[in-house]
Amino acid sequence: MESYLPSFSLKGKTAVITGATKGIGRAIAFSYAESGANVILIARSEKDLVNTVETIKNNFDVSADYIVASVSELDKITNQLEEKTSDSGIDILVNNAGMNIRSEALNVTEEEWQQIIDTNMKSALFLSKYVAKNMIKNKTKGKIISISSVAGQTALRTGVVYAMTKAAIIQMTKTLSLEWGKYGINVNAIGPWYFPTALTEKLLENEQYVQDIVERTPMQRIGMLEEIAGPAVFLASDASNYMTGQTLMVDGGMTIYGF
Ligand SMILES: NC(=O)C1=CN([C@@H]2O[C@H](COP(=O)(O)OP(=O)(O)OC[C@H]3O[C@@H](n4cnc5c(N)ncnc54)[C@H](O)[C@@H]3O)[C@@H](O)[C@H]2O)C=CC1
Ligand SMILES: C[C@H](O)[C@@H]1OC(=O)[C@H](O)[C@@H]1O
Repeated sequence: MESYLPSFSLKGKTAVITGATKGIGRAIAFSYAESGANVILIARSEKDLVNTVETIKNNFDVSADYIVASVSELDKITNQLEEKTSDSGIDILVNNAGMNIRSEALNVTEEEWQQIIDTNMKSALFLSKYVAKNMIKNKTKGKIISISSVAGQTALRTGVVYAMTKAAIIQMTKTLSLEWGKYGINVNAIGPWYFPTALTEKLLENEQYVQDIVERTPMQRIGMLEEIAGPAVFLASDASNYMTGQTLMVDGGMTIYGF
């Protein structure tokens, strides 16, 4: 009987995830492992990495490894990826690591600018470049997924530099998908609205702030981490093989809300 149901499984795939020990990155790492992927996690805290990798290995029948590095340490990361993926290659990259310093534009400093763009933007491009070369060499029809934000598409109160980096991710996604489509590499992004993580913890402790979020959100609530894991698994799986250059806003409807 004919079937039109594609595979959402990541069994046997090798997935590299940055910022994978907390928040959205951790949720994606766990959901990828649960979907069958072998994972390589990149973060700055070895203690957190060991904890996350051990938990994944104890709960899912996959391999899990890690690289202790800031995403701005590109050579350190790519040298270790070269070693760790020499047999497997890389099937999936998730550019998740991100940070914010919420200064008003009149107060923003060059140091803040550099820290935010290095983490949120530069690392995503140069890790994507490394992984794409790996995929092309191995003829892997791979998936590159970057975490943008609704801030990349609409004005928020949470800082101009952060917003610029998230808008850049949306445009980077389109341009890389244009250049790498012929290799069968899908390049997409996810644009979350608010999810409860360390990055947003302080903001979400403020009841009025949460009320303001709810009023701007058709689904009238903030997201749950499993609600971002689903789209992330979809974009990493064969189910999205004909989607590229897109940014999926996972936002409870916030970006479509006019008035
Ligand atoms: N939580 C939310 O409401 C939203 C989050 N995002 C984006 O989602 C991504 C993940 O954010 P969250 O999980 O919320 O934040 P989080 O702060 O809970 O986790 C971010 C992870 O990235 C790591 N990280 C930060 N800078 C790094 C660096 N230089 N090198 C290596 N790792 C680094 C952190 O240590 C942490 O483990 C970010 O790109 C953020 O901009 C976008 C929209 C909304
Ligand atoms: C939804 C935004 O991305 C949100 O704004 C912030 O300042 C946090 O950094 C979140 O990412």
